[in-house]
Amino acid sequence: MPKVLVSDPIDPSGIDLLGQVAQVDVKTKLSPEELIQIIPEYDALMIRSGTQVTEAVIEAATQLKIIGRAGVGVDNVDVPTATKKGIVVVNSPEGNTIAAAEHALALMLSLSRHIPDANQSVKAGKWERKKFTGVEVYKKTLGVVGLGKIGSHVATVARAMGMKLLAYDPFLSQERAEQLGCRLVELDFLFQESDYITLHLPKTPETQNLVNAETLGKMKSTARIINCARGGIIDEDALGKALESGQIAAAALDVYASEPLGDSPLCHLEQDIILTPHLGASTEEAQTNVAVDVAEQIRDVLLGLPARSAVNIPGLRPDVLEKLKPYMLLAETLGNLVGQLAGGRIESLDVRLQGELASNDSQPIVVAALKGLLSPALRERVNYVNAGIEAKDRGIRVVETRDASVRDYSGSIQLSAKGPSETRSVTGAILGEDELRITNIDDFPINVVPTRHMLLTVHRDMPGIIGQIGSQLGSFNVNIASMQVGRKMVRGSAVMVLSLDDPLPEGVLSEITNVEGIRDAYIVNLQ
Ligand SMILES: NC(=O)c1ccc[n+]([C@@H]2O[C@H](COP(=O)([O-])OP(=O)(O)OC[C@H]3O[C@@H](n4cnc5c(N)ncnc54)[C@H](O)[C@@H]3O)[C@@H](O)[C@H]2O)c1
Ligand SMILES: O=C(O)[C@H](O)COP(=O)(O)O
Repeated sequence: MPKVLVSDPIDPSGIDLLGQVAQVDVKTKLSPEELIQIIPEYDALMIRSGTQVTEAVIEAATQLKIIGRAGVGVDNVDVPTATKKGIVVVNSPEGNTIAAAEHALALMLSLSRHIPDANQSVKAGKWERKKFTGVEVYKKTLGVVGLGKIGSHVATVARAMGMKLLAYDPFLSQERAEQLGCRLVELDFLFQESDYITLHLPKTPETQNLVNAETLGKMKSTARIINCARGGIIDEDALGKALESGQIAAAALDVYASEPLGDSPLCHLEQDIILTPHLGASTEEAQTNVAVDVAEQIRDVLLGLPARSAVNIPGLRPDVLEKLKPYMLLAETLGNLVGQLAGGRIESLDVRLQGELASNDSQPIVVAALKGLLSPALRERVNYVNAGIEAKDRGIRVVETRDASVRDYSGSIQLSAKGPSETRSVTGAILGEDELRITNIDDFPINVVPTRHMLLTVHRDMPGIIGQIGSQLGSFNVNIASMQVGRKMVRGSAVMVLSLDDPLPEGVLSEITNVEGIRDAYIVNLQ
């Protein structure tokens, strides 16, 4: 049974689900050293934002197949190292969207009406109605920085509360912003004009300290800023100074450059500031959503199935994935075949998507073809996650071609692998729902089911040759399951593909290549 380590508090619904297919160990509050020590035992790791999955952890994780982040942000995971090692990293991109958006809105309203301070004051026996006079958000301008899933929900609710909306998101179309009732503007303008600013963008090298002394200096003295996205997007020192000097009116933070926050100067400010301990995703609903979403993906990957929200392999909608699955298997099989025919040192791979496949997302098919191509050399070290990188590291150039014209099959894939001296090509198609067929080898038409043990010859089309091969195999006690010959002209060149019940013993290949008329012979293992 595979073993899963859960190293952060995860909702029991996810743990129960994983318990059906794996041994699940819940060990939270591990030190980095403890994690490195035990990680070699595990096939999967399930985390939230509390566990730092560093390069050292990943290097020590000799069995690990998947890291599941029960939440959105994967900035606590060294994704490039995981990718290089072929470890899938998955998250739950939508499970906590509403929770995080509602937390940002709650902080905006709390800032406007001084709710945390008023609460403390009453509990201290005071009745300070004048001191806690607030402001309305109605007709105020909200600037949303990052109009993705969470930012969009915040914008929708804020609009319903009568707020005017500005947005800054360099990757968003004007049309989408307009649908949400937002005016897309430059960042400087948003900082100058907004009464409230809410951050909903990822933390990247570009967004680190995006809110700094200069940007804070552009804000109105009555403006309030909320960060429910990631710590480090706001420069905390600069924020403290802007609050102390009255440059801005108030701030609410849920996330910090370093967590837990500890005894930060922010905790001792006299001014309006609300601090929550990274609670954006902490609702019962969100925790169930993310735990189940990620547990299902861990289960699928452990069972050898693709994950729906992998961050380091192309993500596909489940319906699209369902349709592409047989073609991915076909591409992998053809890649494996053409790799075995071409031998090593492949310079380029041309992936040609034909017929109805020409209009599909080609990336998963290309990745599958590369996985197949490299698997004779790299075996289980290559997978959907690292096939692209491994091919690039080996200098294999990938060319994609699309041809929508339909041939004998509604959709087919042709792979051509160019080596130093020759190019080998194979084509395949799917019959019915999911039956794989090899339909061409080096332009010789055939119709062959890929099998575990195969013998392939290129020979002169002449009488007696098939019989001689049959006798040779018989003399080595190898049983032939099926045989196909493909030729372009009578008595010209031909290919013969034999499916065998048994692996070919040593020495057979040289006997076969000695048969008159045989130009080349290959042992091919597919599946
Ligand atoms: N506080 C919490 O507990 C909590 C919970 C969930 C998510 N989050 C964080 O909230 C943030 C948003 O999450 P999401 O699910 O909406 O992500 P998302 O990917 O749906 O949206 C992010 C948006 O930011 C935009 N963006 C990227 N770079 C930008 C830049 N330089 N300037 C402006 N916009 C930029 C993107 O185009 C995208 O539209 C993430 O940082 C996530 O980690 C925090
Ligand atoms: O990225 C996220 O999903 C949030 O920051 C939530 O983090 P958490 O799972 O540690 O609450």
